[in-house]
Amino acid sequence: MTETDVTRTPQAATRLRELAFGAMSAGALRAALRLGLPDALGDTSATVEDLAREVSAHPGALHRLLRALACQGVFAEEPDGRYTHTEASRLLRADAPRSMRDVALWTTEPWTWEAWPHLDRAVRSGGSVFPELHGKQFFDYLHEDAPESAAALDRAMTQSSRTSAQDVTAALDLTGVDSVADIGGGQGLVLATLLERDPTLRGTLLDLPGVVASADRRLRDGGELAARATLVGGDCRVDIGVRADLYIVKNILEWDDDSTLRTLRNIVAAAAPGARVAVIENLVDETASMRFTAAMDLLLLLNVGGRKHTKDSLLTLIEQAGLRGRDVRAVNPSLHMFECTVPA
Ligand SMILES: C[S@@+](CC[C@H](N)C(=O)[O-])C[C@H]1O[C@@H](n2cnc3c(N)ncnc32)[C@H](O)[C@@H]1O
Repeated sequence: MTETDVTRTPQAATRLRELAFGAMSAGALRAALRLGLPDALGDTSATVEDLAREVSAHPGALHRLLRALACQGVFAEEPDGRYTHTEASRLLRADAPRSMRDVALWTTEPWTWEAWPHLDRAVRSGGSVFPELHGKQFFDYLHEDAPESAAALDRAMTQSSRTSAQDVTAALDLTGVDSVADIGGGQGLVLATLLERDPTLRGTLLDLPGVVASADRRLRDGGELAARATLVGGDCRVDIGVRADLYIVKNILEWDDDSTLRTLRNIVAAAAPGARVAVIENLVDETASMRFTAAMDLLLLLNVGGRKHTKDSLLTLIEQAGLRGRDVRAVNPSLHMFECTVPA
């Protein structure tokens, strides 16, 4: 393509310039959160000077940050130069009902800035860049070397589960189910929601030891659901020594296929014949938010050598692991549930 071709397509050139500055968008979002801007700005508009005082920032530099964010629809500048919230910036407030604060912080954690420049290497090799960059696997790095990022992940997972927990628990059929096990269940929000919904249900939360240590207060000793909850710290790829009528596997089969197969086979080995398994995932081919899922898919390649699945690729692994059942249905616009059973 010649230079002339580019000048004939200014929209394409502009779009490419904006894309190449994508790191600025993520960095500006993170800066706003770390400065506490979304929480500092209330229901009414504020001057840049007032906001700068509130968040201890340089007024001129803060104005530049706000202008860049406003170009993306995050905050808006009024004709008199005051700034106000938009729908998007309001979602960054800690007290917003469906707050995206922790999710945005997690997606822009320091490790992501180290990993993205190596995406070409990951695309060549088809695997994670973590062993080469840090000499260890992603979750080992997170828990051993970056505890702040590990805590940010747990908060983000709980936050995004908060928005989907009601949809997931409403979609799960608990007929004939006395016990449920959430494998890789994070801090246990989905499990706690289920136990609250059904007062006779017992539940087990299995996740990495550092994660269950900070499980939902309701599930921990002294919590109102603790008598019906068991917390297990472990590695689901190594062993799942938990018997349950229903296993939930939500947003964890996103790593390499070997880990996915090992996890599903460990469930088959632990479960009684006829036990049910609900695999819940964002699919890369059946989604209303392709830009997000495709981006997440690449982040998973970088950090765990994993991927977001298509419906067929996940069904193939489910079958290879020895599970039965092909009923796949939407739980909400971004999540699908694969309902499976452990064969006799
Ligand atoms: C994307 S989060 C999903 C959490 C939760 N299921 C949800 O939907 O909110 C992935 C979870 O898998 C857990 N995890 C990662 N490796 C694991 C392993 N080897 N064994 C058990 N859990 C693991 C992480 O700690 C994290 O809580």
